[in-house]
Amino acid sequence: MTFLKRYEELRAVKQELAARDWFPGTSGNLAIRTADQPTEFLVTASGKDKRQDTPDDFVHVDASGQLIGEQTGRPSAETLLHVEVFNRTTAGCSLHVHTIDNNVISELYGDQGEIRFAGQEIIKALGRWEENAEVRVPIIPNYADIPTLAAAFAAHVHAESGAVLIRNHGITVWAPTAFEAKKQLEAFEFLFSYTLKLQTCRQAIH
Ligand SMILES: CSCCC(=O)C(=O)COP(=O)(O)O
Ligand SMILES: [Zn+2]
Repeated sequence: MTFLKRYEELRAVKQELAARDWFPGTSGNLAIRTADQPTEFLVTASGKDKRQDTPDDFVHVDASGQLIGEQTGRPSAETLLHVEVFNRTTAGCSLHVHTIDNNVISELYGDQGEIRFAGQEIIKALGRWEENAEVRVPIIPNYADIPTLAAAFAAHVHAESGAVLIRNHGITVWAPTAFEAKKQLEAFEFLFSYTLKLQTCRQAIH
């Protein structure tokens, strides 16, 4: 029952992110926890057009990202990043998308190794309700070797919710539930878009 519920949740998130056109060129991958101790999760199959809805969209993997049982299909090439999320935290869902805004932000702020946001109402969607809350998103290099990328990513995976930008690649966001992860992803993309638009407007004025 829980497995099917999680499957449907992930399928619904995939459809919603597809409707936002957040899977260009087959990019992006999504994962949802289906069991604890030992960890098991569903992850999108590699290389597929995530805008399509097919019976082979997800595979079921173990705590090291290996297929469970007799399945065919290939887990996402970036499954190891989701492995780090589910093994290091109690998060229930991990979402990775490539957007133009998150790529441009990651390049603009990549040398600083992070971007910080403050003074924006939408920061409350990230669970930060206090006055003058500041949110920091680390930016890591886009190592081609996935175990190296996963190790760099893992250095920032401590809490049940979080986000990491991979330079000129995309963002990975995780949270306790699929609803929370999608909400936080939308909030980060809002902040990225706002920042870029504001910088463009300021340059046009000056
Ligand atoms: C075509 S995008 C390059 C791979 C990538 O970064 C990605 O997010 C999709 O990889 P997957 O294996 O999950 O389809
Ligand atoms: Zn990617």
